Amino acid sequence: MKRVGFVGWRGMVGSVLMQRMREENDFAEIDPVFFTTSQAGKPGPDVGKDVPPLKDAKDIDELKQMEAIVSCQGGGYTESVYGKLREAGWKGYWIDAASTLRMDDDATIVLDPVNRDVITDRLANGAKTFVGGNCTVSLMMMGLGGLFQEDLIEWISPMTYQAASGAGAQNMRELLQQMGALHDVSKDLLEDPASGILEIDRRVSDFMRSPEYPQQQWGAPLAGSLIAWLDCETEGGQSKEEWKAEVETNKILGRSGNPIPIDGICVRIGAMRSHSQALTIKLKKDVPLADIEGILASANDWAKVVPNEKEATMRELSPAAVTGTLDVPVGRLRKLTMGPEYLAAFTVGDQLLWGAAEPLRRMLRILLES
Ligand SMILES: NC(=O)C1=CN([C@@H]2O[C@H](COP(=O)(O)OP(=O)(O)OC[C@H]3O[C@@H](n4cnc5c(N)ncnc54)[C@H](OP(=O)(O)O)[C@@H]3O)[C@@H](O)[C@H]2O)C=CC1
Ligand SMILES: N[C@@H](CC(=O)OP(=O)(O)O)C(=O)O
Repeated sequence: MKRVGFVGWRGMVGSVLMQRMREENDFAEIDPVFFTTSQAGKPGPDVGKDVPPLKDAKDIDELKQMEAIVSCQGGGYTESVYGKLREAGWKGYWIDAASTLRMDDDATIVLDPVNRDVITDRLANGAKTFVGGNCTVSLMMMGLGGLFQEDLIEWISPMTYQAASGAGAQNMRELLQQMGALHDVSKDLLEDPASGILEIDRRVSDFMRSPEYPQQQWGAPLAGSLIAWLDCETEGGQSKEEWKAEVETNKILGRSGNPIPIDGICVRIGAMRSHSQALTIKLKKDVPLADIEGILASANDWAKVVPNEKEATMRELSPAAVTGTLDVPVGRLRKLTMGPEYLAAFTVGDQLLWGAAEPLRRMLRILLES
């Protein structure tokens, strides 16, 4: 397989994918063709080799020439193009970051350090559609990979602390604008050592509730506050982000019956691009903590156990420490007072790397090597 089309490569997820592919020299293995919905005819990106001018991402005949297509363009694009392409008889591999096709029977959710066996099996059965998982789900599974592998989990309740990047580039910008505006409004008081903290707090709080606070993208204050709802509502009162945890995890694991229950509350916080989650895990049996640490650390090359100590936690278990790396630290590991089967854990991961681009890059690699 040589001819690989890329759609959405200049967006946020797509740019991270391009960066990782350049770092890993992936372009040496393929003849890449770059598509766009808005810049057809312009020169393609610099990937270390000649590439043709950008092609129209809505042109089914051009797309049909590809042996594989990687899309980071978003769900709207997938909805408008994927069906037409298949109806036109295209039999190539479709690799997608958007959630649109994830739960389709024909689609496999890819996270190969966790479900390489499922991917191999699906490929052997002729599967052609591979979709990256929801970022929170993928990051939780990378961190807890060992416990899934050993089938030690009875249920999980994740409470998430999700970064701005999950909502897109404009939202990241607005988070910073909110931060700047909060500083601007309190600057004179902050510079005066004699000013009272309650006065500063009152001014900031009044400002956050005022129409001057920038919140066009978020619809609510995020900097200095949080938003306890992500994505749309579902009938049962779950947010759609919360709904994804159980259905996607079990699909990734290839479990058709007897799903592992996974449910919690998803919250947006003012981090830039790394998601965190606090996990309450009910184990199937009482496993000693040292064994759990060993199982987690040895499951894959990226899960890193952080000792449950204050200094190590502050240094290693935060979005500030993790962003831009492929590491998925897991810490705050301890048995909860509810009993020896109840485990607490806290994990952090870059939402644009393992949460979005990296599983797609690795799926392409698997195809190239198979
Ligand atoms: N953001 C995330 O964390 C995650 C996103 N996803 C999926 O990936 C999809 C894409 O997300 P994301 O990367 O955030 O989307 P972006 O909004 O950053 O990019 C999407 C497209 O917008 C077009 N675009 C228009 N103006 C610009 C500009 N100034 N700079 C760059 N691109 C521009 C580009 O298409 P064109 O060249 O055709 O104009 C680009 O491919 C999501 O819809 C979602 O389905 C999945 C997991 C996580
Ligand atoms: N919903 C995620 C980002 C995302 O794109 O998720 P999904 O790929 O499941 O639509 C967030 O806001 O953090």
